[in-house]
Amino acid sequence: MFKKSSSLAQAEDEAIRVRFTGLCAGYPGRPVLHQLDGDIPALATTALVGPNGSGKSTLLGVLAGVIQPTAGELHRHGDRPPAFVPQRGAVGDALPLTVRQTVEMGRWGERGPWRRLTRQDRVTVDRAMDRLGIGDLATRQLGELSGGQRQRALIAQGLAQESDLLLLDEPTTGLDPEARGWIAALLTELVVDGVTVVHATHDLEAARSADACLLLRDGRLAGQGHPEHLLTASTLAHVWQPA
Ligand SMILES: Nc1ncnc2c1ncn2[C@@H]1O[C@H](COP(=O)(O)OP(=O)(O)OP(=O)(O)O)[C@@H](O)[C@H]1O
Repeated sequence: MFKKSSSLAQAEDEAIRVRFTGLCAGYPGRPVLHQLDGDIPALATTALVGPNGSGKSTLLGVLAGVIQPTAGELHRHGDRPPAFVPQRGAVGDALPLTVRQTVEMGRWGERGPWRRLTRQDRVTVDRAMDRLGIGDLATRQLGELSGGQRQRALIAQGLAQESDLLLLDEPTTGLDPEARGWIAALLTELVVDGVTVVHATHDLEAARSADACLLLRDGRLAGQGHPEHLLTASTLAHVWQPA
């Protein structure tokens, strides 16, 4: 059988940030993901698309390492741990935290919770807030912010982790079109800066602007590829039709 040269195999490996095969995962007594085989391309944006309950957040949790697979394999190339920005509702808005404190939590992975931040950490936090245009909100309480401002604070927390793999759960849900467009543009810019971005989304426009797409239905992979080829009217109708 034709065997790939090792340099070709290496080039392919470098083009893939995460590869999973036969991946199964879920919650106690509730299997959710069934035998998924897929790739997350490196230095690209990948959109996870599918109806409510199809397993997008669960797959993000597995990619983030917070949910352990029950079967199959997951290979993350690269050695930095991923940065995970969960769904907005998953973060306690009632916590008495300022925007700055929220973003500083992004440094805890390096520094440990509630430890003093170094000067370099503070520079990283400032940069993340500036990048998201929330420097002037630094002293505001998270609970007093608009949905879009809070979303920016949570994304800034993800950036402050300085990972090269950023996982975002529905970063544009509930935002107005301008804020959605702004966040979509930011995700593309991050790729230029060397970050691989994966985001779960119900926003088909955001999904169409991604470089790659994984389409989920009932915890199974219904397709993967370039959104232009994958997100056709007939595929979408098939995936969204009641089971
Ligand atoms: N913590 C949990 N414990 C038990 N079951 C859960 C838990 N979280 C999610 N589930 C179940 O897992 C399945 C997949 O949920 P998941 O949140 O991954 O879907 P999703 O595609 O992200 O949905 P949505 O678009 O509504 O956010 C659903 O049936 C859900 O009820």
